[in-house]
Formats: sequence, C-alpha cells, structure tokens
Amino acid sequence: MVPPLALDIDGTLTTADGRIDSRAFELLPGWDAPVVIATGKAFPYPVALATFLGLSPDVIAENGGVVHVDDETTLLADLDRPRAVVEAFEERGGEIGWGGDTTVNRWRETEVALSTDADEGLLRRVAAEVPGIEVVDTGYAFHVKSTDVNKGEGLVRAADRLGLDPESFVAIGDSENDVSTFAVAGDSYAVANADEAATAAADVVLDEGFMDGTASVLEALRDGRGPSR
Ligand SMILES: O=C(O)COP(=O)(O)O
Ligand SMILES: [Mg+2]
Repeated sequence: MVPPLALDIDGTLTTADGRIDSRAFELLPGWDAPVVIATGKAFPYPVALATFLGLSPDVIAENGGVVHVDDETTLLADLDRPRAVVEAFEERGGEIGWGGDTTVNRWRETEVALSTDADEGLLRRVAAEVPGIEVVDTGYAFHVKSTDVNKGEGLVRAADRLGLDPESFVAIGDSENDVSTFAVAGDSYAVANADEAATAAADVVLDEGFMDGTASVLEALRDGRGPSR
C-alpha cells in the first residue's frame, strides 16, 4: 500500500531547466493514495497539473494561501497587505521583474510573487515595515505573503478534509517554502538541489536532484522498498 504524497512542483517534479519531467506522467497517474500538490505557484497551475496527471485536483497553492480539496476551495489570507508592500516597493524604485509576463500574478488571490531579479534588499526592508508579512525565497521567486499561512498548515487542512493523518504523508520538496510541509508530514525528502533550509528540515536528503531524486523515492515507495539515497 503506497502512502499519500505531498509534492512540491518547481525543483521537485521538474528538470533543471524548469520543465515537468516526463516521469511524473509515468509514476503519478496510478498512485493508489491521495496526491496533494503543494506549491508556491498560483492556483490554476497545480490544478492543471493534477488534471493532466489524471489526479483529482487536491492542491495547496500560493504557499498555503489557497487550499482546494475535494471540490472545496478555501482562501486563507488576503491580498491587500502583500499588494500594499509591492506598491510601496515600486514607489521606492523597485521592479517586480518577469519581463512583462503578467501571468505570474494574474490569478493570485493571497500573495504576490516577484522575480528573483528584483531588488531583494529593498523588498525585505519594505516588507519588514508591514506586520504579518514575510518574504519567502524559493529560488524561483520572492513571495510576499502573510505569515499566517504556509504549505504545512495547508497540508493539515487538506489531510483533515481527506480523512487522513498529516503524518501519513510522504513529502518531497526543494526549498524554504517546503520546510513547513516537512514538519507535518511523517516522512520528508529534500532533493539534492534543495536549499539550505529544506536540506536542514528534511528527514532524508537525496543524492539525486530534481525529478531524479523524486522518482527514486516514488519508485521505492511503489515497489515497497525503502527509498535509496
Ligand atoms: O512558485 C515558486 O516560487 C516555487 O514553486 P514550488 O513551490 O512549486 O517549488
Ligand atoms: Mg520547489
């Protein structure tokens, strides 16, 4: 019997150049337990990914700001303060980046994401002036978000709605925004490309990076073996 999964997207289900690794489409469609995709990306991305993987769209998006499980969507933070931070950042000369790609933030309902090209020092100074707001660096974006939400709290909520114990989940991830997931899942794996925070928080740090690492865990779980490192 395979365990339920809590899976990050970027750095975890992807190749080093940011594409979904095709092995996700071999390993996940038949997974015989719930799969919760837990990401910093806006809500439509994990819904689309789950749908095209043939999974039910049980997702944690926007770093826990949005939880959608069993056809119930819950917004756990609001956009006003993150937006105010980004406006103040822009008034002081900061740029959110993304080279004119307006899709990154178009569907966000609880947080704002800035390109990692943005002026991090200025962003952190502006954010520090607003209580209850933090900047999370995933290596793929700077997320301006409420301190009240995170992926781990999202997983507790998702597990409850699925009638499962969060400890029954195996979590795999690569960055700071996965630390809270690792804290509530029973077993946690950081891929080899993981940042310092995720590496320190994981039960196991894998020898292989990106989907090579993730696939090694999923294959071992599927085959009833302990995952190799
Ligand atoms: O949106 C990001 O910055 C990273 O996304 P992830 O949480 O799926 O890795
Ligand atoms: Mg990631």
